[in-house]
Amino acid sequence: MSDFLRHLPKAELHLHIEGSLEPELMFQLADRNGIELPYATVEEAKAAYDFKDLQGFLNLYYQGMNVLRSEQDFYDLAMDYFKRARSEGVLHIDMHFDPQAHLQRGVPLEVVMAGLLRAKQEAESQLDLSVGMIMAFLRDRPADEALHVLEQAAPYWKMLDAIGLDSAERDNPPEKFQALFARAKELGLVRVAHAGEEGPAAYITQALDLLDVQRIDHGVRCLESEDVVQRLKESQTVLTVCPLSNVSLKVVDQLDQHPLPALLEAGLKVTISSDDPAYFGGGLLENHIACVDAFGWGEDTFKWLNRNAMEEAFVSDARRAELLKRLEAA
Ligand code: HPA
Ligand SMILES: [Zn+2]
Repeated sequence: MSDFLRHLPKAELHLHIEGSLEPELMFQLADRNGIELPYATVEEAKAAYDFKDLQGFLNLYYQGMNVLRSEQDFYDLAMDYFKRARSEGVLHIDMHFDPQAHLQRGVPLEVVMAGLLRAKQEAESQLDLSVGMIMAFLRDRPADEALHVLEQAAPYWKMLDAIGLDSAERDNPPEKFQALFARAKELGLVRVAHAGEEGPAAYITQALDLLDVQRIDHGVRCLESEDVVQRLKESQTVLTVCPLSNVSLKVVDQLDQHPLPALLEAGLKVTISSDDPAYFGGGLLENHIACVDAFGWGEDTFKWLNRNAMEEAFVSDARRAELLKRLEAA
């Protein structure tokens, strides 16, 4: 089964590129930029990745990305993940990135965008990997700041596939970002949002009603409301579920208690992603393998999950047709 899963053409719709920063690269970049890390060794860093909840993770996530300073750093970060993902049979990635987390540290938007866009172009021309760009906004920061950053990003609007909403969910409801999402819609930008990870099912409803999102990132807590499940089923809104992330952040105690089988049973359009692979124990392939162990799924289920992802990916019609063809041939 591992062999089948490795070779299965895969797509992931929910990946934070800053969360793909492996400790090895973190040490290299710290060295290159003369930055002192709070860890003496790679092993010490990995040992610190033992989270109680989303906020506990976010603290280390924002600390880790402090080594990213130059255009080359952002390029190296993305390329490192793209090559690893490609070696695991991933053919498409929709990539979230967090401009505010870099602007706050004095890293200009141009530096972030130039590095990530160069990596995307190279992946597409040389690695047979397509990449979607999701500019994410931090929901635990002021809504005005997000709106300002969206305006500042004007030179890049054409290069964005969507805007997203991430970071600490509790007490930061979608409602807070209505103006931002209205502006994005006016600009013709597609919208996605994290909802129902640590926040309640009502945040999923808010994201749909008030932000007019096309996808829900995570969304696992939809099961707490029959109405929300019904609605997601009828609209076939895609959920980007991240199994190993949910275990690491204690959204569930163990993977075999994860609501994934219930989400499938409910007729929802589920996909599987890795979220922050460097922090949560592996990339898209590891997430697939963990699901075999926990749920005993067979080949058809994994094909179905990846078909869902390919149907919803931010990609050209021609590339989508090619991805689906390669999936069906597997
Ligand atoms: O899993 C996540 N949830 C919310 N915000 C995030 N930012 C990076 N990863 C995450
Ligand atoms: Zn996420």
